[in-house]
Amino acid sequence: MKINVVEHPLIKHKLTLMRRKDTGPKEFRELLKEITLLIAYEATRHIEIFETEIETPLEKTKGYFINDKDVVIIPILRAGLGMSDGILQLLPNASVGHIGIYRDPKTLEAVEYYAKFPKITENSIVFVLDPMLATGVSSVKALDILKKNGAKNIILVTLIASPEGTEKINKEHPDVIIYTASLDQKLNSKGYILPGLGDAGDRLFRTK
Ligand SMILES: O=P(O)(O)OC[C@H]1O[C@H](OP(=O)(O)OP(=O)(O)O)[C@H](O)[C@@H]1O
Ligand SMILES: O=c1cc[nH]c(=O)[nH]1
Ligand SMILES: [Mg+2]
Repeated sequence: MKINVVEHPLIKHKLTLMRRKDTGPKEFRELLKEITLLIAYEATRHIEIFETEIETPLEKTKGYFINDKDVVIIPILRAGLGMSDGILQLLPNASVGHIGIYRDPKTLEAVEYYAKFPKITENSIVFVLDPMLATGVSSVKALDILKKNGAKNIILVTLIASPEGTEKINKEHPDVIIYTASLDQKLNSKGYILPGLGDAGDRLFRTK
């Protein structure tokens, strides 16, 4: 199974707070943003840097800047929206597109209802954001759509992944690199991740 689990005491601590059923929407949103920033620290090691010359108060020296102009951030609505501010804090010049997908609760099929992207080229590095990788149908659909629109270098950033969802991505999109804060145990009969944190979208937006 190919997946990068970002191991860090801060991430473990914050994810534990998020999993607790008594954590309210304000704290949940703040924690999701903070953990995304911490995962993104690792996931952004794939972006390009270029050399430049600068002057310190003492002398000229070589420096490095990131090329975040070729970065495209794609949150999967709704829950992925809670991750975009965290990554944009690190990559302020990235462009942002949106894909709206929900998982039909009865059939567990992914239903697309919105897609709007900035220009995506073969040089773009595309970060797809969704806190939950459960059965994997939603992420696979988003990756299919992005590849049809020209994406070649894709990194999927999740908060919690299941073994089943990870296998599905590895099989259907083996070129996609996955970063997560946790690889959880399994799915329940309704396709929810165990132990997980429940329905991320509902907890973010207080819709249940
Ligand atoms: O891996 P999967 O089995 O596809 O499940 C994961 C998807 O389910 C959730 O979205 P949901 O359908 O609840 O939509 P929402 O974000 O609007 O709440 C979650 O945010 C993922 O997009
Ligand atoms: O555990 C899960 C599975 C799908 N979507 C969620 O928000 N949580
Ligand atoms: Mg939801």
